[in-house]
Amino acid sequence: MTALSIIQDAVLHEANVFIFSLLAPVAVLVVYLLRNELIRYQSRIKHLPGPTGWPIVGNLFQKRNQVPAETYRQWAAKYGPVFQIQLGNTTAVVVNSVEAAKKLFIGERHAWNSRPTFYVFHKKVSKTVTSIGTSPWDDSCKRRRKLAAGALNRPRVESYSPILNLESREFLRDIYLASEGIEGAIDFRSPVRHFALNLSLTLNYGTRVSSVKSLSEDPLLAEIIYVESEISKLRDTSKNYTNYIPLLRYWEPVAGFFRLTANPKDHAGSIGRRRLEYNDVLLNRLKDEVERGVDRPCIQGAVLRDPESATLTREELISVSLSMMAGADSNQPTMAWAILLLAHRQDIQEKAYNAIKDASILDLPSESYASSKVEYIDALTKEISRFFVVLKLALPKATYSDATWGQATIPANTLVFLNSWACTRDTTAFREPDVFAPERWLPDAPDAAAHQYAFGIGGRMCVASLLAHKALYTVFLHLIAKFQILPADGETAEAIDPLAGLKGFTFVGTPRGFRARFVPRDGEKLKAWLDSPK
Ligand code: HEM
Repeated sequence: MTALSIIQDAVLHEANVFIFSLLAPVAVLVVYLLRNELIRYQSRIKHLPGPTGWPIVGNLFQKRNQVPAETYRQWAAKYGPVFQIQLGNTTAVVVNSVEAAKKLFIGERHAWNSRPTFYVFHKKVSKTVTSIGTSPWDDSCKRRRKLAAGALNRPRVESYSPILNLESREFLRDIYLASEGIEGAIDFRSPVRHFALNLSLTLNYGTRVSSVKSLSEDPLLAEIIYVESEISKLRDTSKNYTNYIPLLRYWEPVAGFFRLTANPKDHAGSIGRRRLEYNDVLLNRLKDEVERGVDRPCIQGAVLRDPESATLTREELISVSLSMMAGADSNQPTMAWAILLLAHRQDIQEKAYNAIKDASILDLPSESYASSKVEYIDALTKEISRFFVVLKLALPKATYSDATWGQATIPANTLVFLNSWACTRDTTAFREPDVFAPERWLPDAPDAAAHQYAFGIGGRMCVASLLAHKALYTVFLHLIAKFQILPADGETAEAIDPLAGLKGFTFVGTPRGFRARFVPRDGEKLKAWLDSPK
């Protein structure tokens, strides 16, 4: 063998190694993807229609220019009220009509009563403790839900009236102070956040935040706001693609190593831990107050005093706390939509104000507002929740056992979306559903007995729907009684379009608009009333 041929062999060998090291990962990837497509194909539910999606991602990125709930509503016209989609590797069933929702979630409640587990939320954020709304159905979930429901039943909600009145007045004070000396519109997000957070804190732990300022200055509160907003992002089922595309899970450590991601390492895990820590601080504070008999009436206090709570583990008690705090997430956008709606619809605002006047509410002290019943304000509150339905796909549900729809058998633990948005637009339940009409909810009106869908339906419906409705009623009553609300300069009616007015396509539907002008109806007298609300 000559020296030349030895060199040639060596070069050839190096070239082969080089080509192989390039081709091998590509071949592995191709095999992985082919196998993955087979798995995706096999996981489709037989005899259930649904759109075909793209390879790897399925229906995840179809129609990216609108919220998924609206896409599903449109697809229902083609595939029927109940159809399947594929979000990456996850097969999901979407329920889009009032008739189907009632049949499945009420008629066959047992089979449709669970919640799914997600990779991001359950394996990273909440490994040890999950809130009620993110817990699959089992004995523990049943106990926690029963306890929470007991603390939120009608008599208990009635007993929270003084809290609702106080927080509504404080909301007005925040608006008044923010508007002082300002001619035009103000940013109403901080007062809304203050209201929602105070409501959650007072109702849950009997503690509250004294001023908007302390939202940013008090370290514990700043922590709660930050952690809860991150939790909301990590829970978002329309994002967090790692939930659906397992391949992305291999990418995460690589991205972390090369610092290609904005979030610090183990961000999700650390947010989960921080959530438990702040809840622990609040719960321990309350336990101490309960033992000393100086606690204020609150949900966690009621839970702690309930003999059944002794049967709950520490994790279960924390789970109930987490569930209560999560409610603030839905209150805020509902209030924001309401303010914008009132600003742009002076006709409705005037009707609401006249109804308040006719019910002689203006002569009553603020303390009696929450217990009052002004039918038009009650109807307005229901219509705001229906029309803007902030959780358009409710909270993700799952089948508890095998379930059926027509010829199809839907296996246990299948992800299910209740398309509340589509149900609120279902003409079999609502006349002219795209029209904002509080009148539909007035006693004896044709839609008065319709189910509202803003709080979901069935065995996993919002446990706090009575409370949330009453809180919104009380704050709207105070707001309309004391302020005239006008739109921000240059803002068009698009701001109150439930789809076009959305800020992004996140799971919790928040409006893009956040400014309005608030004019006290009684001028300077409002200040005196706020200090002495008789
Ligand atoms: C405007 C305010 C609110 C809206 C629109 C809302 C809406 C919802 C919806 C749509 C669900 C899922 C229902 C389903 O799957 O069928 C839900 C569940 C839940 N909500 Fe609310 N909610 C609000 C306020 C609250 C508040 C203030 C609390 C706590 C004090 C709360 C506690 C819960 C809990 C614990 C669940 C889980 C129930 C379960 O999985 O069994 N919500 N809520």
